[in-house]
Amino acid sequence: MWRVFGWRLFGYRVACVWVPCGVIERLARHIMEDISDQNIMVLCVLKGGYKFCCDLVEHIKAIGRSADKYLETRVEFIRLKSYLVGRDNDQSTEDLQIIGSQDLSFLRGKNVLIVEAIVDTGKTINALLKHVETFEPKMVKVTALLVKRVPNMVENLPDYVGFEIPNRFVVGYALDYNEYFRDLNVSPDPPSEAF
Ligand SMILES: O=P(O)(O)OC[C@H]1O[C@H](OP(=O)(O)OP(=O)(O)O)[C@H](O)[C@@H]1O
Repeated sequence: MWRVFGWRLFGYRVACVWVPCGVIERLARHIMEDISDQNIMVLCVLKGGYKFCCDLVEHIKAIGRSADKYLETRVEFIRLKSYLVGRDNDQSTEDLQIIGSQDLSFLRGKNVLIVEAIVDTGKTINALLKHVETFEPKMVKVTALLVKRVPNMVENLPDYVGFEIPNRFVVGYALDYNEYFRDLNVSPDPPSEAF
């Protein structure tokens, strides 16, 4: 289930994501079922992933508390850039750019959960997975809140997907359009202008 409401901006149809109630809790439950009673190293993909990551970790902790289980969660961040948004360019670039340290040796031997806001072409997550695997983690799982339904959909879907959306440019909930609109609030209540 998904909902977006949108408008036109510089000729683009931009949509604001609204996260339905229970989606993040469901993801947290599935993650807990797979990796409960273990430590988990959460790798949050910035900038777009920060809101989702924050809410997901809160749900994981809450589920753990209510089940009297403790899943030790450590959160690390990686900043990636794949889009150059300009007058003629809102596509992923071919190369993944890691901003900051590329050394992820703290992942060695750990249960890693990569938290990504959106998978569009899949280039970002595929390149990041390859990079992460070079540091020999014990296990790697990927969660994405949104996966775009596009013609050449990514082959290896994330292990835990919030929901699929149509091929629209989405903003809000930390997703941006040229750094605008990350701060748009998403409400658990249906937006008034659904389309
Ligand atoms: O599946 P792909 O086509 O590779 O695209 C997905 C990536 O694009 C966005 O990040 P962006 O590069 O815009 O950086 P940001 O999160 O800092 O806005 C998004 O947050 C994903 O990381």
